[in-house]
Amino acid sequence: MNFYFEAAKTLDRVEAKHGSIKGIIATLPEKDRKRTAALVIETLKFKSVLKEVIDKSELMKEERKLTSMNLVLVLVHDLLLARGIQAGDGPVKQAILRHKTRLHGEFQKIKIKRGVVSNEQLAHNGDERAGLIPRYIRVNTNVGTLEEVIKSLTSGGFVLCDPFSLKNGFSKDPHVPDLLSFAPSTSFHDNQLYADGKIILQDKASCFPAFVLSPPATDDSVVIDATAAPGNKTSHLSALMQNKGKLFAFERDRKRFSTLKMMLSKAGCRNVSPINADFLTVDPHDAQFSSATHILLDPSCSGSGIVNRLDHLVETEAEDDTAKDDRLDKLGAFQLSMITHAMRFPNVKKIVYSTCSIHATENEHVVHNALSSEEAKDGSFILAPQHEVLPTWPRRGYPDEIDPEYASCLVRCSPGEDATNGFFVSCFVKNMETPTKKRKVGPVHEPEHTGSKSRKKKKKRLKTDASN
Ligand SMILES: C[S@@+](CC[C@H](N)C(=O)[O-])C[C@H]1O[C@@H](n2cnc3c(N)ncnc32)[C@H](O)[C@@H]1O
Repeated sequence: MNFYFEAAKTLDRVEAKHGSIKGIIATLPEKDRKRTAALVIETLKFKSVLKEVIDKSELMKEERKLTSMNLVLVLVHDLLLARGIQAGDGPVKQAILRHKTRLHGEFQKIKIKRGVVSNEQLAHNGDERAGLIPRYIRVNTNVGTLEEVIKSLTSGGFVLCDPFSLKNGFSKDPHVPDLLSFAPSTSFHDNQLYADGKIILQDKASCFPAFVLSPPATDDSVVIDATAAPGNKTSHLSALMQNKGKLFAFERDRKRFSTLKMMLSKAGCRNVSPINADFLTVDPHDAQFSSATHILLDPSCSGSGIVNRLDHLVETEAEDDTAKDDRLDKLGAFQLSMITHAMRFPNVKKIVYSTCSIHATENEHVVHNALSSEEAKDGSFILAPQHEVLPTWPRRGYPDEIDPEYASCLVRCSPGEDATNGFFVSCFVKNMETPTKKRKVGPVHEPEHTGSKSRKKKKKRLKTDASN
């Protein structure tokens, strides 16, 4: 019965929003984690139908001892949708079994009413976009080679071909080197390549920032990843640098910093110095960091682009528009402060700023404000042109949200439409020409003709306090 109590407690925590489903499951004792996680996820998938069955059967009205809806949900789940309740004969189990016939009857009635044949058809369909995103793995060239990984995959039954024509097919990604894509349901958690750190499970869009930054693979290279945990982009940068030079990885959160260190060690990153500090407190002229030429900024954001494979199973309350605008404005101000701080590093040549947000407030507007900031004054920083930023990627920045000539320099990924999560990438480069000379990418000042309400709002955002 303990196992059912653990699953019910987990559902209570999910409901109380103590974190994401994945995060809460990760805190369960390892012994029963897999089994409890499976029951929690399956119960959530069928929650609405199970609740209807329980209500119609009046089970909880008649059995006053059954006070936890989540405990009843997991038990009724196993009674109707699995191989029965897997526990001894305690009073809780007995109370449910007394209503077994009624529960089965109500379940059948719902199936007939909804015209469904299989149980699966009753499951919450959830975010259908999740099913459209392939499973991506990035070959970690710090530990293995692409050839070696492909050889191991093919000897394990995978076939290098179009990923959707065969269950076990996979293909090389056309935009990111060393990235392979598989059918969405493919799991690698038990694969030896994953255990050995030779592959990293990373969404395609999340591989864009490090690839766009592409720092030099030389012994004197100095690079900063300002917001590093859990560390997928850090390990990608390290691999692109061929484990050479110096990569400083900042992470301000202590717990996430531990995860970062673990991840870097598993990924064989020998050129990384992880630092548990707030990037905004780092002095750009500090002797250790002032020679940094490349900076990656992937700061906290709303995460609105993430097509979560699990969290869509939980109903979320609608946020009112004003509260949402305020939240996004605060994030935008914080993100802007990170970019302008990066621009203060005296030797910085290239800064990549990315988010997994779909909102212009965190994307185009932040870029616009960064280009108009004191730090980018007189065009000292400009946007790298399209031919330097994933030139063949078709979806670019929104021209209605930034000066249209900048839009092509920016990369956007639309969740569901691009077989990736929602994502945004921009790349600032130091303008080597004198400010009065013609710049590579359009004017950086507010153009005279733009007096629109949205632009005024962007100006206002510049003055907002940085926070997050
Ligand atoms: C979107 S996550 C980064 C994901 C990471 N780049 C990856 O690919 O694995 C943002 C991280 O930045 C950290 N962070 C936010 N503000 C920071 C700051 N001012 N200095 C250092 N870390 C910060 C957060 O704690 C969080 O772990």
